Amino acid sequence: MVQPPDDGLRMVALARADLPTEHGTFEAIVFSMAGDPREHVALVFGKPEAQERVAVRVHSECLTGEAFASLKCDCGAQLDGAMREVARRGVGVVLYLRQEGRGIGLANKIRAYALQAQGADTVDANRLLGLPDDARTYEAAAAMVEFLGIRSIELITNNPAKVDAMSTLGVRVEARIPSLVPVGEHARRYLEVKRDRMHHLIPEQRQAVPQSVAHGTNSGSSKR
Ligand SMILES: Nc1nc2c(ncn2[C@@H]2O[C@H](COP(=O)(O)OP(=O)(O)OP(=O)(O)O)[C@@H](O)[C@H]2O)c(=O)[nH]1
Ligand SMILES: [Zn+2]
Repeated sequence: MVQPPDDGLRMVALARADLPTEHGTFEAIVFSMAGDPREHVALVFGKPEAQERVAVRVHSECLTGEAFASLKCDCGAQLDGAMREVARRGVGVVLYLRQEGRGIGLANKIRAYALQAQGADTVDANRLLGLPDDARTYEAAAAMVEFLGIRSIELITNNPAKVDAMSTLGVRVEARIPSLVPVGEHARRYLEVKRDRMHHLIPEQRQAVPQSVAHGTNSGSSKR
């Protein structure tokens, strides 16, 4: 059960305000869990409270992909696309979790990038560092869904493990919405490895598109 009253997993809303964006105005709510200093963010569009089948993106922080326009991954375009999709539907939430580098942190991710520059793929680079393939957890995401009073969700992701994790934490996941964005040559191998070694549901034809498309503004995470 998510957010039991007395086991230390209580989620607290620290601050909230409207946030106008290119995709429309979201309410940004900053959360943290008891005993965890990380500030997670819920970007809420419309009124999801008491709604069924709310579109929800559970997004893990990627400073390089979101702030620095890195071409090594699809995170920036996925975040952008999820915000666009939620706004298009009129109701939905983007949950932004502060677990950089699949939970190993920024310095370790950059160490992993250095190993990738020598030929390791994204999975083996973590292993060479003695770190798990994926160190993320989703208790905060599940607790935010419950806090927002959402009855059930459609999860925007290609990662079946994320669907399983949210379901195990008590969130009713009614459907999965693919998060497919065009990527350039740099991220092509990253997506191939996610598909082949991490079991992400990424069709082959989305693996590579010209850079001019990857840099475009139409890279949404719609049901394509
Ligand atoms: N350790 C590590 N983390 C990475 C690497 N590239 C991106 N990331 C992190 O991976 C996280 C995103 O996870 P992904 O595996 O791309 O995708 P996902 O969230 O599991 O699946 P989707 O919901 O379909 O996006 C972010 O926290 C990124 O910072 C990498 O090469 N190594
Ligand atoms: Zn990324």
